Amino acid sequence: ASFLPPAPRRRRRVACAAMSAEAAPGVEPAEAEPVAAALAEMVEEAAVWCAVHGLVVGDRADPRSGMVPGVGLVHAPFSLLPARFPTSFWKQACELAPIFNELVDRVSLDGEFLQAALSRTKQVDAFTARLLDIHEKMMAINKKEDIRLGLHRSDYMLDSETNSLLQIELNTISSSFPGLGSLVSELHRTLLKQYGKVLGLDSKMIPRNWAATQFAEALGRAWAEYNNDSAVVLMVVQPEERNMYDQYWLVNHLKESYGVTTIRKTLAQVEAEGEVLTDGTLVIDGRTVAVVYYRAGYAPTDYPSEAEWRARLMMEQSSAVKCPSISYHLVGTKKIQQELAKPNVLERFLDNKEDIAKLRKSFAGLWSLDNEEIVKAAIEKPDLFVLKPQREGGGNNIYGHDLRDMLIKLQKEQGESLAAYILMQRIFPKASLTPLVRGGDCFEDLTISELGIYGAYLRNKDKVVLNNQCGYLMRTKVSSSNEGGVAAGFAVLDSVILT
Ligand SMILES: Nc1ncnc2c1ncn2[C@@H]1O[C@H](COP(=O)(O)OP(=O)(O)O)[C@@H](O)[C@H]1O
Ligand SMILES: N[C@H](CCC(=O)N[C@@H](CS)C(=O)NCCC(=O)O)C(=O)O
Ligand SMILES: [Mg+2]
Repeated sequence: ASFLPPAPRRRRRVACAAMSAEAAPGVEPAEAEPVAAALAEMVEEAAVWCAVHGLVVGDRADPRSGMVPGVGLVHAPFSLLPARFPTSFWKQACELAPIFNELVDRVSLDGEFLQAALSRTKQVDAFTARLLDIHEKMMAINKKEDIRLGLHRSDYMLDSETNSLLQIELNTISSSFPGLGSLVSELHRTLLKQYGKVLGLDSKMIPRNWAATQFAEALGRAWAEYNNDSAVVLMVVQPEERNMYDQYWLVNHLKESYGVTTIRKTLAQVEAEGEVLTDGTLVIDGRTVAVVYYRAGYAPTDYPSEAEWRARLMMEQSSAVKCPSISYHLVGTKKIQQELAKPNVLERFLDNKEDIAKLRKSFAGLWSLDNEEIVKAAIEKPDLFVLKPQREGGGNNIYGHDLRDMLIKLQKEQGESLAAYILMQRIFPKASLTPLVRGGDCFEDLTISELGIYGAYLRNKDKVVLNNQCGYLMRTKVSSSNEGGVAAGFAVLDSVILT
């Protein structure tokens, strides 16, 4: 993943000073001059704020930036102004978090459902098949996870066609940016405290964002439930990680607020340095592990050899709290997202009718490729759909002509490979003009945004220790880009100002 902007596009590269008043609504053209001056000042102040507050990422230009902490930093790409978001939809998104948390936990306990729903995908998607193998092994030894920790992020877009808040996906593994996302909210509050008047924006309308502290709290509480004071939290990371500072925010909060030590290891290091004792204790490099927190392991590229799969299995077999467990990981696949959207399926897992209705209201159209009518419609109008493999981490979806060509190809094959994908209704958020700041430069561009709501769930046997909405992440990308993804270099970090 790179944090450099994609290849320069033909878009207008204008300093924000010349930016039209459109970017700050409700400002009369006559006042455009002060607005432009304010925005120009803000770019520099914001970049300084990033540097002094750790809103930073590794700079791809420096080959060591993903390996050596403190080397090759650049401010995280961000939007200079927060994205306007209607309060009603904000409340709806926040309200869904504890319900999705509960749903994940309930579905994770139904091993047969997971195996059955993914059984055809298993035939054609080697990566998902490996995850299912581990899950099957745990079912075979009747492995129980008494302590269960989920640190999720449910992503939404506001569909302008239907004026509704629709879920893009539910991430149950490596939900990134709790650290940097919460910082952007503080950046925008600081900027609007000083410039809000001339821009006509009120800093108090930016919701406080405690994602980092609340995720650290959930990790700290899970560590406490494991009840071994000398144990550590193990963060499983990629060998090269330019987003390490987002992760270190959690490490620091854990240390400072809970006195908990975190060790960072790659899957290969876990395999080389780890073992599971006869009583199930996971020991890495001589340290007992209370909680395994995955910030890697969600993509095939994380498993370049059998060593990494041995590491994943070893951790799963241990008594350490996994975040996520293999079951939680599987619940977050796009195939399960599509299966849960089928009629009468939510009723298998949740009792409260109102909660079920609230979840359903947030579901976009989701179909398997067995639905010939939908496949036909998608071939006719490919731009109204998104074709998704069972992958996480951005850059994997198929759109437009490629979607049509792929569907025609899959139809001809009529093989099992249909089960490797799901079809989803394409959501069309309203685009707005936004000042984006990358590498110290401010661009003005037409953008759309995606709101991620973090949720933390901690359970120990029958006791629900916590089930909270924990702050948010707003990602804003140029509307011409199909994919999102900050790490992938398409989107910038943003925050929300309620309207
Ligand atoms: N139904 C959809 N409508 C519009 N854009 C979508 C839709 N689904 C995904 N996207 C875009 O693709 C990006 C990646 O899709 P997502 O399902 O989140 O996959 P990943 O797990 O790789 O993040 C999203 O951040 C969003 O920008
Ligand atoms: N480098 C890894 C990145 C981990 C990662 O890609 N996580 C997925 C969910 S699986 C995700 O949250 N994607 C949204 C963030 C984006 O837009 O880039 C990390 O930070 O630990
Ligand atoms: Mg996503």
